[in-house]
Amino acid sequence: MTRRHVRVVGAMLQNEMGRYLITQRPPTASLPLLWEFPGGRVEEGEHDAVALARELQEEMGVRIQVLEQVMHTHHEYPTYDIDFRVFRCRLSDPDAEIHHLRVHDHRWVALEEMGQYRFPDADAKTLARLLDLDH
Ligand SMILES: Nc1nc2c([nH]c(=O)n2[C@H]2C[C@H](O)[C@@H](COP(=O)(O)OP(=O)(O)OP(=O)(O)O)O2)c(=O)[nH]1
Repeated sequence: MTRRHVRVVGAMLQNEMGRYLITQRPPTASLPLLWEFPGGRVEEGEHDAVALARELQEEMGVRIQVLEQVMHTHHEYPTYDIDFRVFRCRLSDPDAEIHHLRVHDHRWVALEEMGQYRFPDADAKTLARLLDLDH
């Protein structure tokens, strides 16, 4: 059987305090209750930036501007592979309320606190890059 390949985009969103937005996956999703960079799957024929803006609207009811790509990695999960790209983003309205439409929870997290949250394995490279940027 051929493995499933999934294209995934995630948002790196920083607030004016320098904290990053992370969201918690629902208890019923795959990788339940893990924390991640908000985003999701890119649909067939969809542009990454369009997919990312759509996902944040669907998951949290916020509008974003998608800026440059900061990371690209591949990761093999037991039953599928992901091609994962992270883009630096900006909230269109920095005071916008974050709704938990399809996320279980959210946090604005300082870099030194990231280690307290459990992320999917595919996020190791992004987290390392983030900590690197800090030095
Ligand atoms: N958004 C996001 N997904 C991640 C991260 N790290 C990571 O391994 N993933 C994986 C988890 C999932 O297998 C996949 C994203 O798919 P998803 O199920 O959240 O996507 P979706 O919202 O489009 O969900 P669905 O419509 O397919 O149910 O990427 C991350 O930091 N952010």
